[in-house]
Amino acid sequence: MFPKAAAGYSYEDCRATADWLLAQTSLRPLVGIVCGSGLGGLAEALKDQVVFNYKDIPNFPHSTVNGHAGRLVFGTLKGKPCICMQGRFHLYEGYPVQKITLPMRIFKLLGVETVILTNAAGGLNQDYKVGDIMIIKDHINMPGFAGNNPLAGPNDERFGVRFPCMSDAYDRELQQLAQDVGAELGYSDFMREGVYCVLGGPSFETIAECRMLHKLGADAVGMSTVHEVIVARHCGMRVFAMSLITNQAVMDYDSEEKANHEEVLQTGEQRSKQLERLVSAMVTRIEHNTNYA
Ligand SMILES: O=P(O)(O)O[C@@H]1C[C@H](O)[C@@H](CO)O1
Ligand SMILES: Nc1nc2[nH]cnc2c(=O)[nH]1
Repeated sequence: MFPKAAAGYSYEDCRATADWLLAQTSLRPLVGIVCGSGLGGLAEALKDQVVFNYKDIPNFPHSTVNGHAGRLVFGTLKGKPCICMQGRFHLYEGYPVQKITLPMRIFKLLGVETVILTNAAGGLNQDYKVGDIMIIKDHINMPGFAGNNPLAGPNDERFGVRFPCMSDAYDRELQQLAQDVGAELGYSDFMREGVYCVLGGPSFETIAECRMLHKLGADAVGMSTVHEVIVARHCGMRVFAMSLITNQAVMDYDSEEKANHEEVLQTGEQRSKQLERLVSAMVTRIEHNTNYA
């Protein structure tokens, strides 16, 4: 029923990739960061970097999208050991959803306890402006409605249970921390919280689709993150995620606006410093079980 390509990687495959990475560096990351489109600059803040190109990592998919460099960066943020994906994988690149989410299981096996995910998204909420940062409080998994869930297929209990809960997917303490840190940095005017809806892409939405998604309760729409969140939660990591609203979803037939990737990358560049400061400040204040000092 599940062809090999769609069944993803076994526990042993994931272990082999994690062990390969662990053998190359003495750094033991507690925080895993995923950079969305045009947000790869987040990795620049890491000190004492050890960098791997995805193409050199056993079992790792390759990045094919402009704005996703395809590098895995180990390093420290104010002394805290981190790992950062400078570029992620998407359904529309042709990868099975199980392959897109492989890095989350690698994070877990490397010892990561907290995952921070970022993405670029279109704003559906009419109060949102381009450049707003939306703390994700919940998601709508559209591909999941059609059975395209990263946990479909045989379940390996060494990662997690067959039927994981998702009503607590987004850690509430971390959401509060983001609000607090954002307020301290003076970002409150452009910080929001809302519901992110994932679609398969790569085509952007029609006007009718945007209207429908908004009616369904989505504040922002994108093509990523949710699959990673599901896998990260399945294996017990804490999750925080945020969207940079890079463009307004087109909701009106009189509008001349057209969603495009160039605008997405441009907005990412404009907000990258603030996102970097927000993530750095959060990372330094997240408490972990392990004493890394
Ligand atoms: O990786 P993310 O979700 O940030 O990338 C978004 C969705 C598409 O890959 C791309 C569209 O511009 O940006
Ligand atoms: N699906 C989708 N993904 C995006 N990523 C950045 N902007 C958008 C958008 O408007 N729609």
